[in-house]
Amino acid sequence: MFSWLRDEWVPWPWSRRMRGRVITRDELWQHRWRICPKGVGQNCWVSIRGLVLQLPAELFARHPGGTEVLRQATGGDATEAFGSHSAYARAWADRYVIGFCPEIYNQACVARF
Ligand code: HEM
Repeated sequence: MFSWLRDEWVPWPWSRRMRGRVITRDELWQHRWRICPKGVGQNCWVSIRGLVLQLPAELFARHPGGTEVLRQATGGDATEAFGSHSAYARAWADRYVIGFCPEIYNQACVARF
């Protein structure tokens, strides 16, 4: 799959599988931290390479980079911020994928090359 694409274009080359549904940029933005109805970690989403991740309370509690950076990233594209994360971090993040946002993918990956 995706063998004709450059590595940088592939949404999640290390992902075990693409899963979830297509999510719009607007819907992603609805899940930014400040309007999460139940507080931190209940329903916050972030996008990395177009994939949309739902960040659970467990991640906010245990993230080595702290909660503030995560909070600020919710509702939008964190491709660049996540870029230098380790394979361990990628495998960890992979558990939280709930869908894919083509708009963010096009902007964060394809449009850059
Ligand atoms: C989405 C799931 C995420 C997971 C599972 C995750 C996991 C981790 C892990 C394991 C580390 C330790 C260093 C490493 O192994 O790479 C780390 C460090 C860090 N993360 Fe994340 N991270 C996530 C998202 C983010 C986001 C969205 C941001 C910023 C917007 C961020 C910012 C940072 C920072 C600033 C550090 C500290 C780097 C350092 O030690 O110099 N992370 N993260």
